[in-house]
Amino acid sequence: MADQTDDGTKTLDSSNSGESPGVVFPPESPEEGIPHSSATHFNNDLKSVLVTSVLNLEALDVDLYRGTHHWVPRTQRLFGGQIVGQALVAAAKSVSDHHYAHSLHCYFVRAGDPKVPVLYQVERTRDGRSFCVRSVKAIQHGQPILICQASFHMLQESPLQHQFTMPVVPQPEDLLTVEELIHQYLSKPDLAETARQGLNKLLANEVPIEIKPVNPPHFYRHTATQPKQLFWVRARGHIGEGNMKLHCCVAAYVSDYAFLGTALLPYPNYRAKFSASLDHAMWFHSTFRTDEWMLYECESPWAGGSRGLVQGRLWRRDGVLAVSCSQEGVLRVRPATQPSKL
Ligand SMILES: CCCCCC/C=C\CCCCCCCC(=O)SCCNC(=O)CCNC(=O)[C@H](O)C(C)(C)COP(=O)(O)OP(=O)(O)OC[C@H]1O[C@@H](n2cnc3c(N)ncnc32)[C@H](O)[C@@H]1OP(=O)(O)O
Repeated sequence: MADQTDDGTKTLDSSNSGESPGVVFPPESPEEGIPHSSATHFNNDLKSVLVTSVLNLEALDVDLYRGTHHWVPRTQRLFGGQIVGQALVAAAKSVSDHHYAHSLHCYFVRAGDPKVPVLYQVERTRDGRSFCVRSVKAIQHGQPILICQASFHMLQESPLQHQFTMPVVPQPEDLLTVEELIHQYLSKPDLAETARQGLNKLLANEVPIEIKPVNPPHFYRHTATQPKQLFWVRARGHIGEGNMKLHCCVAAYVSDYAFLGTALLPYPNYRAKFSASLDHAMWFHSTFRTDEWMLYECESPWAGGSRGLVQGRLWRRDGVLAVSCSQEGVLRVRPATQPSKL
């Protein structure tokens, strides 16, 4: 896994010069240039590794970028959120400071190979007065691994405005992180050795995201639940306010983690022998900060035919609906009693 340490905050324009009267976008961040070190990137006072490395694409030519990897899941295929986040970075570089991402639609067509970087080729599909559309192809070994369409919109005032209400849940300060929950399990003297090994592997997951489940999962005591879960989530490290394009790219990264698992919650008697996101769509509704806690409300309205559909809403802490997400994934399972071939 390659790790860049350049300051990625300058890679996406953060101008707010496209403001409409009455629409308050946060001002330019004064925190540019905060020092960081790749060795200590999990310290929350330091710049998020998502900004310094993962989303800091290298420009190779006009509308052509190269992205490197930070965290790779145990499946040894690239994390879908990383590819979507990087594709959105590439697309965002080709639109004006006045255009903000409002939606994206992606297909994961091939597994990403963690041994080589990913190239992002941007096609400027359309530039209109209000909307700009971009198509991005993520390429490895000469073949697309992801195709993504992203649309950008200038801020426009409207009297039409509504949203659902955020669920009432405990505040993040009153909940434990996934790591703290795992440590609680590991301290149980009667924990089976296989469970201990599995939990230690989860702990070793250096994913640059922090999660606080509202209803702590029973990592090794499987009980069927509704296909719904709520957790607080934020990027590790400091990102700062003012750069909405960058926060949308980080949200794309964050939104794919632990999302598809929602569809497996009613099936404790089955284990995934192969699961991967097939497509991913997002709609950005409002300003938000991904380095502050956001509530991810996930549900799966349907599963069948070895696939599962998940839908999610990312809420700002103050109850503003920030992002909506949808995804379908392939879910090939085996009975829990049958040993894994992995
Ligand atoms: C509360 C919070 C708790 C937090 C804890 C969370 C902990 C960890 C979370 C980690 C989560 C990270 C993961 C997030 C999701 C992702 O990132 S997924 C990655 C992104 N998506 C992808 O990479 C998908 C890319 N697309 C593809 O790979 C392909 O489109 C496809 C494989 C889906 C296409 O499928 P298919 O057409 O079937 O491909 P083939 O090449 O033909 O076959 C591939 C393998 O599947 C086997 N197969 C095919 N058909 C079947 C079938 N009918 N039944 C069973 N198996 C089948 C085929 O044999 C191949 O297998 P092998 O590779 O040969 O073993």
